[in-house]
Amino acid sequence: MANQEGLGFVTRGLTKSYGEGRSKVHALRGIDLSIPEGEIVVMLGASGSGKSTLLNILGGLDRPTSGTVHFRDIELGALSDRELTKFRRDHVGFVFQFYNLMPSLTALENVELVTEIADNPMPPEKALDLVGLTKRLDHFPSQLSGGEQQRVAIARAIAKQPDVLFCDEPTGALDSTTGRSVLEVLNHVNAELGSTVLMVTHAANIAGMAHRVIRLVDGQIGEVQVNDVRQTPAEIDW
Ligand SMILES: Nc1ncnc2c1ncn2[C@@H]1O[C@H](COP(=O)(O)OP(=O)(O)OP(=O)(O)O)[C@@H](O)[C@H]1O
Repeated sequence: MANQEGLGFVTRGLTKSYGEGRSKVHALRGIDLSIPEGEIVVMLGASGSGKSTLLNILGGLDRPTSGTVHFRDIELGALSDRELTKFRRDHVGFVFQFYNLMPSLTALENVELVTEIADNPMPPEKALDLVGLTKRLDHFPSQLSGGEQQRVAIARAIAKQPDVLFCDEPTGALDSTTGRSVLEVLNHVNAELGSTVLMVTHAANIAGMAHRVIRLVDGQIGEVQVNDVRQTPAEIDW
């Protein structure tokens, strides 16, 4: 069954277990969630509560043990591995805590790695412009600050114009000023491209900039909060 108009992800009864027998871990224990398109969604929760597991399943990097995930009219569980790879290529971008850039390539070349194989990419220069790095195109990662490297990683993720941008602790390795500039970029990408931004973080203060905040407790949804008034990254207390 396709999702209602305007809904990006819908999950029903999602569970994920790792291992067997006495060492079995129930990472997700029945997640029912609806995520509208175009929102910034922040996922909070204690260490081990299942945030990364949920993000990886929504992003098609991993499969649930039971339950369903729809993205629009696509049921991810019905896709073969090959189709799941295509789903990731066509619809999602990923940004991780440690930027995973190719050290031997410049900022521009790191972004080109993606634009060369994407169906409908923006020019790599535009992606780097959107993250404020027009003057750093020819720099190698070792010549860039942590925040700048993360912005290259974001440029790489958005260059293929994904419907959803998944970010796992995108500011985890950054000081507050640099972290804030990365959040500004994510805000900008959400506003300019309309991409849904799904962000996992330990930093509860970041929740202020989200449209929607999902709190995970021990593999279950503890609370979903919708923010009528959102903070700008500049207003967030660190
Ligand atoms: N590949 C795996 N094999 C076994 N257990 C795993 C695996 N991945 C995650 N887990 C377990 O599943 C639970 C949820 O992990 P997950 O990484 O999703 O939590 P998290 O909320 O993202 O934690 P953190 O904030 O520390 O990154 C944890 O108990 C973790 O130890």
